[in-house]
Amino acid sequence: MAAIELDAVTKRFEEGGRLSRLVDAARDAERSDDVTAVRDLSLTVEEGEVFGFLGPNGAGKSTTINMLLDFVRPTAGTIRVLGFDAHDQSVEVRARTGVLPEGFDVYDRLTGREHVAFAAESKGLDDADAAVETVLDRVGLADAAGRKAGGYSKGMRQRLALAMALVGDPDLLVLDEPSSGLDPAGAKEMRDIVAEEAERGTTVFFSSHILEQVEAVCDRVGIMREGELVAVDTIDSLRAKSDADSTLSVSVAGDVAAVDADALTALDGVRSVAVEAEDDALVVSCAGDAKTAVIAELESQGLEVTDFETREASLEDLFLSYTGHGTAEDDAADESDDEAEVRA
Ligand SMILES: Nc1ncnc2c1ncn2[C@@H]1O[C@H](COP(=O)(O)OP(=O)(O)OP(=O)(O)O)[C@@H](O)[C@H]1O
Repeated sequence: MAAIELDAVTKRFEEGGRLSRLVDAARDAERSDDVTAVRDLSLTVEEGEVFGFLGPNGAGKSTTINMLLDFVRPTAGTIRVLGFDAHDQSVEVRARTGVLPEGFDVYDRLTGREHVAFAAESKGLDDADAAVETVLDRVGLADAAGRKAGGYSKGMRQRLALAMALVGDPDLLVLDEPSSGLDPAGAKEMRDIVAEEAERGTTVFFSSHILEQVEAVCDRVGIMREGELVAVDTIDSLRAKSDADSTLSVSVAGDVAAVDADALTALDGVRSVAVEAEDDALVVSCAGDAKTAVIAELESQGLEVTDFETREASLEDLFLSYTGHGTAEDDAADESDDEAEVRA
């Protein structure tokens, strides 16, 4: 049985008031200010799979997750979770699903233990007390469990959210940006817990815009872009299929400024050529199989290649090649650097 099945799912958020909707209904038109957050999404996640759901900000990840949990109703299409209809049988779905929602915040006055006990209660667990202590221990909060969560650090809050998701050994874990706010050690712990869950046979569906996070634990990933699923596969296969560029750095003897860069750019698979005159070097961005042609062209221009180095497409490049966007971290860094670089 598939753990998650989305069939031709679309979600359109309708802007404007009821009156404008009526007017539009009369016109039978989609309003230009409506937002189609998810468009015609079909996706199957098998039981026991760890599935990474990727995409830049606003790609439709949270909306999809919210539809799985029946917090948001699709405009069209059908959704089954753990064999149940996501809407008609949402009680069954929620009883078997652990959720770490995006932007989770704690109740300041409740202790960590009270938070998890609340989650255990809402799942109707028989031996709730023991289950609560077990998960608090698993996420490393046993010692802080009696403290008010208002005093928790961001990382502790995120672990608490994870404990609430894990309590009762759910069949499906849905984690929306689980590593946000975590330092590298915390992010690693999160990955370890996901790996442990996978080991127990739990299906894990988690969204992220951090490819490294996803690569470390996921069997497959799906990449969303502007509401559409643009790729679904293992990261290795995505890498093989992508047109993300490798970078070739070539050092030459002689006058690098004399290089006919246009002739290089005209080669199949070459994206860009940068001449670094000071270092007598060239940096060529190209498809993996275009490197030999680049070297041959330089030699035919009478330049002696003294050294070259290649860098394979990074996960970042891979993400960019499918989404046309940088990651959120990048965007934030760009903003803070005040660099008005516009990504194509
Ligand atoms: N309740 C809502 N009303 C109107 N528009 C919405 C609503 N929720 C989401 N959207 C829009 O739907 C699109 C997809 O948003 P969504 O939150 O699903 O993206 P996301 O991939 O989870 O992004 P992020 O990584 O920033 O969390 C965005 O354009 C967003 O503004």
